[in-house]
Amino acid sequence: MDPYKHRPSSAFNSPYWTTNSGAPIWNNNSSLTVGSRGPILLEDYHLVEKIANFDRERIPERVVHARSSDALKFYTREGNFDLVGNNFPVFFVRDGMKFPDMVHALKPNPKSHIQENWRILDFFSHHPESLHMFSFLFDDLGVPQDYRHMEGAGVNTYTLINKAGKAHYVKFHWKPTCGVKCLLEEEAIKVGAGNYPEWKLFIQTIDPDHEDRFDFDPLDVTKIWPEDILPLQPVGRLVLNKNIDNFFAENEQLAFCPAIVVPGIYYSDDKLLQTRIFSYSDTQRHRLGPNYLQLPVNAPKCVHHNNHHEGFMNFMHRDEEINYFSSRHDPSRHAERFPIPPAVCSGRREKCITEKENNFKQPGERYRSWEPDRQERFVRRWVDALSEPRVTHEVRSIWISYWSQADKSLGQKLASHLNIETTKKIKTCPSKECPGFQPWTPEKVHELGPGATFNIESVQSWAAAPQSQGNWLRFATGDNLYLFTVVIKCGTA
Ligand code: HEM
Repeated sequence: MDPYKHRPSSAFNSPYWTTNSGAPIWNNNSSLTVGSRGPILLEDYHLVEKIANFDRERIPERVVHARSSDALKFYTREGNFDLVGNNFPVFFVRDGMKFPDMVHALKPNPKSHIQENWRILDFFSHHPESLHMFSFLFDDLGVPQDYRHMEGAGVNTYTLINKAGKAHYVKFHWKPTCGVKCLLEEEAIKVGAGNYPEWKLFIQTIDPDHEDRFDFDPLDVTKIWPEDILPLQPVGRLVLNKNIDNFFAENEQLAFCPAIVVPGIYYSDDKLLQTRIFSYSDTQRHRLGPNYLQLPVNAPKCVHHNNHHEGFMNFMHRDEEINYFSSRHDPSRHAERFPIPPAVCSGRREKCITEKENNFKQPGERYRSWEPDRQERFVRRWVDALSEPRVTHEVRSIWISYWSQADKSLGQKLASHLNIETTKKIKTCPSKECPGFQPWTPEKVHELGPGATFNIESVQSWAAAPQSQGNWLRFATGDNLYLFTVVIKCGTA
């Protein structure tokens, strides 16, 4: 074998995914978890390599939200607590494995350096869980008028835990006291003046013992927790009464990280949160250096001590002789123990998606809750995006099919605006024991139409691998394009 033949170049791309060392990747969608819902195993080399590579892509600007302003850092007596959130309560994807690809698709085309809808729609056409997030993004809420009229959400599920060790899942929400205001496309930005912007902080909680009571997984970031059954509880207030003094020292050097919590607040097994726990400090060690937590804006404002020392740009003065633990010459001891979630983790190693995907119900409900003019604007934005010439017929059909599943009339409106016949959707079943079992052939599919159930093994033997994409299969007979949701239960594929 000629080692020079395969020098790094996209001209030598393999037709399948591999690690950087060339080993094949059989699953590029899901992290390796204990059981179906996590937590994630550190031995998932591909996930770690993928995220670590992603984290080092840019210097020195932030790899995500380079031009944003956001989020909250509480300097408490027990260390810092970072609440790193967004202005929408849900997120595009539920598994951190997909995040680097997602950001690549959202950022400018690497060839043209222009942000292009056809790339965004292509990527998310593989991920119907993004529908709920798009029902916010393409809604009037897509362009907030200004910060003072913008909501904030922690998005991920955290855990609140009291001294006795009782845990509750928790979501954090900021609500502006002067209400939410957004800009429609035609409106110019008018900056408000006067009173300080102010937000109230609310939480929603779920007892983990009740987590199975819902038709969604409470740890799935593509879902909201309905406020009528899980009411918002006020817990605090934030007034923005001062701006930063120095953009570089307090913005560019600022590092937020969802892993930075204080006793009483803990993570949950939310897979997206678990990936974030690794990613932020990893990128900050790269972006700002290993001593980034010594920078004034990031350093805790309470007493603190450990032996993680030296390294690039260390500026901490130390005059101790003991830099190891334990030592009879150093009285430092462990801090008082605080409780962490008591749940037992066990399960097989698995790479899978949530059992309660339920991708379409909440976006559909959201769309139906709007007045007709708001619905029309939403439809128009989608028609504009899907009409772009580089959005393929296939991607257009997939999006229409997704929105039809969220709301039939919405799908029909899009289809008629875009002059496209609505696609058929057929569910497959992973088990031969299923009463609805049918061998899967193009003829049979055609004959039975939507709603029929098929055996996954026969799908695999019939549908060539290049035609299957994530949990979608496509095939064309004559002029018809058929799209199928393939329901694969964990562990069967
Ligand atoms: C697995 C999913 C995610 C990964 C791997 C990820 C990764 C990152 C990284 C590497 C940065 C740059 C940080 C820095 O340079 O200091 C960042 C910034 C940020 N992310 Fe995420 N992110 C994820 C999901 C989310 C979600 C769900 C939210 C909202 C709740 C979010 C909100 C933010 C915000 C607000 C910033 C800007 C922080 C700052 O200005 O310092 N991210 N993210």
